[in-house]
Amino acid sequence: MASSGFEGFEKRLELVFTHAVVGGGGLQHGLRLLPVEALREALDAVQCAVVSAAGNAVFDAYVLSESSLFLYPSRVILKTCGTTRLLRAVPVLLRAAGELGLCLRSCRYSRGSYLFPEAQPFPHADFADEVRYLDGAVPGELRFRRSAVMPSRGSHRWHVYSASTSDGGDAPQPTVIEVCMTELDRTLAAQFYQRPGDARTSHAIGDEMTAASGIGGVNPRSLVCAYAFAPCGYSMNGLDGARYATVHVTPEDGHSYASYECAGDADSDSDAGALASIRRAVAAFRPAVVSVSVCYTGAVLLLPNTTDAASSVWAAVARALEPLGLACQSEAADDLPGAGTVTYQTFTAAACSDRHENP
Ligand SMILES: C[S@+](CC[C@H](N)C(=O)[O-])C[C@H]1O[C@@H](n2cnc3c(N)ncnc32)[C@H](O)[C@@H]1O
Repeated sequence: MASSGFEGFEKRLELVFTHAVVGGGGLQHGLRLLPVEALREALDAVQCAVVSAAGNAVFDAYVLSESSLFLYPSRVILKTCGTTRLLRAVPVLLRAAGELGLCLRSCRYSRGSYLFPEAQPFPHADFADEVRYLDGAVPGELRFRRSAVMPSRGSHRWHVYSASTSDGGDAPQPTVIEVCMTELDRTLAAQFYQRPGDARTSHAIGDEMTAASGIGGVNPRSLVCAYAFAPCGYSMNGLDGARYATVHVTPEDGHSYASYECAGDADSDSDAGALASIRRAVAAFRPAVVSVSVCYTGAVLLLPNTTDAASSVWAAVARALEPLGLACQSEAADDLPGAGTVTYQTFTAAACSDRHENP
C-alpha cells in the first residue's frame, strides 16, 4: 500500500477473443478452460491473487485481493486497484488464450484519476505510458485504435483506450457501466470495518456487510460472492445469468472510495435495468462525488425527448442519481472504434458542488 493510503480507483481491462480458425464454430467454454497456472501467472504479473471464486452456466467470477476477474468463453474482464500492474497481464493472457486457439479481437482499457498518482508503478503513473504499453502489447491486426482523456468540470478525468480488428458493425457488445464514488458517508463507510475479535470467515463477515449495507438489494436475483478484508475493506461479485456486477469498498476516512460496475446482456431492456440499479448502489454509500461511465454499442435505450443515444444515457444516469441529492456537473462522450461510445458524467452532492468543482 502507498504510504499515503490505499488507492481505490481501479484500472479495468477487457479483452475479447475469437477463434483463430475461420469457421471454427461457437466458443463453448473458451477462456473458461484457461489453466489455473496461466491465471496465476497473469495475476502474479499484476501482483494480486484470487481470494474467492464462483461460477454459473455462463461465466466464472473471481474476487481478487485487489478487485475482480470475470471469465466468459470469449471475454475476460480484469479490474484491479491499489498499486497493481494490470497491463502486465496482457501478454500472459494473449499467450495463454492463443494456446486455446483464440486470438484477440478487441482490447479496451479504462480508469479514473488516481487519488495517489505518485504511488503508481510504470506504466500506470502516466496515461501516455499506458497507451504506449498497450499499443506494443496488442497484435497489429487490431489496427483501429484510439485513446482519449475525457474531461470533467473538476479534476476528475476518465481515461479510455481501445484497439479493435474492426471499426464497428460487429454484433452489439454488452453495455458496461462503471461508477466511481469518493468521500463516502462516514457512518455508511464504517459498516465495512470488521469488529475487533470477530472470528468468523472473511466470507461470512462479507455476507453480513452485503446485507447490512443494502448492496444485496442492488440486484436481488444475483448470486453474491462477498469478501471482507481485515481490518477493513470489502469486495463482492454478483452473478445473474450472463450479467455480472461488482462492488469494491475502501472505507478509510480521508481517502474513502467505492465502485460499482455492471454489464448486462446486449439489449435495451437490460440496459434500462442496469441504469436503474446504479441508484441503489450509490444509495449504499451516499458519496459526495460520483462519476459514471457507460460504454455501449448498437441500440442502447432511447428515452423520449432525447435526440441521440449519448443524450439518452446522460438523461437516464441523471434521472437515477438526482433523487439522491446529486447534481450533474459535467457530461462528455467519445466514440471508440470497435468499442462503441463512452459517456462520462460527474456528480457532486448538491451541498458541496462548489467546493468540488470550482477549486
Ligand atoms: C481490495 S479492497 C477493495 C478495492 C477497491 N478497488 C476499492 O478500493 O474500493 C480494498 C480495501 O481493503 C483493504 N485491505 C485490507 N487488506 C487488504 C489486502 N490484503 N489487499 C488489498 N486490500 C486490503 C484496503 O485497505 C482497502 O480498504
